[in-house]
Amino acid sequence: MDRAPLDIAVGVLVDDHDRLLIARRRADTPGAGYWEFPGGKREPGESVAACLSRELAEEIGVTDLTSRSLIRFSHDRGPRPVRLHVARIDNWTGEPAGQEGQQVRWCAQNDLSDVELLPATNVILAALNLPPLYIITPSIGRGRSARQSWFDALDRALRAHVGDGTKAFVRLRQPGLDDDDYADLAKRVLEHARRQQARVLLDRSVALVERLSADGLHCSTRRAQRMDKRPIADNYWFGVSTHSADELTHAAAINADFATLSPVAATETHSEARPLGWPGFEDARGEAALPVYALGGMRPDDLGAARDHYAQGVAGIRGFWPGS
Ligand SMILES: Nc1nc2c([nH]c(=O)n2[C@H]2C[C@H](O)[C@@H](COP(=O)(O)OP(=O)(O)OP(=O)(O)O)O2)c(=O)[nH]1
Repeated sequence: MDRAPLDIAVGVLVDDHDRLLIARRRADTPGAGYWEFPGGKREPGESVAACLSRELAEEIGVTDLTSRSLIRFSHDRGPRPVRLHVARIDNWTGEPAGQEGQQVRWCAQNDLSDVELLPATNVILAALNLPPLYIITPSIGRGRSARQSWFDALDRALRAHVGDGTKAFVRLRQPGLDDDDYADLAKRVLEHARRQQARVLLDRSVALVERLSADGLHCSTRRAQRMDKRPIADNYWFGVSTHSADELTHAAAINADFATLSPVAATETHSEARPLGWPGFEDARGEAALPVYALGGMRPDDLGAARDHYAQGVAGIRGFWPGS
């Protein structure tokens, strides 16, 4: 039996109330009864964009799509291996309706948990909700004025990096602090972040994330390698730092919501590591089933290049932190 993945174009229509259009798979198809985002198989010689336009016209009767690529990934959690090319669609012509007798409905993201979705839909939802920029904090100084300027820079970074209508996203990285000092700092950082509606991931214990109601956990690859499942509930974000295709595969296998992949370029933080370059990034990123941020020597204006190489966005310390 041929197990090469089928290329599938998938469209996530988002309306003015941030609801998503979902369609129910018909009784005569594999995965019958499950809900999915509209889309279908690419025909021989067809481009992904042409496939998306054709499938959405055929299935839900909409045309003139304004779309942006969200994520490309492979999985074999369904009836056969597929490579999904997922696009977000914010504008179209026509009122979406099932053209093939299938049920179609708008659903708020909070209500999706009540719906039986195709496996791997969580990957698409992560790509939809993760912002383009991931800020990693530099070390905080010891003196009072150093701390004050660190917090000033944090506030400015949070304000500056609210992009694409998504909230700023920060990892509190402080390898030099012991756990108590880290916890005290995390508490204050969360107070600042809440004012800006920013999201903060901590990199110590799950218990600390839960106790402070932070937004999630970020783990080193070494820590992730010791896990056989995600260490934190699905309602928190869970990210992993990776440096290779194998590490990404493991991060996806333990259901990480996203990963960073580094170093794309040379960095001061890890000057000994050999840069991947963009081709190396794309190669290692491959079709892993999770959104991946490009990290290492990145600046916010590398976002376009990152997206061209199938990244969710760019992450970094310098270049994302005012004054550094
Ligand atoms: N449309 C869609 N398909 C998905 C999603 N997630 C996912 O794993 N798939 C899988 C399920 C199927 O194996 C495959 C889509 O194939 P399909 O059979 O619906 O394609 P099609 O519309 O061209 O089908 P048909 O004309 O042959 O009935 O992709 C998703 O969110 N949307």
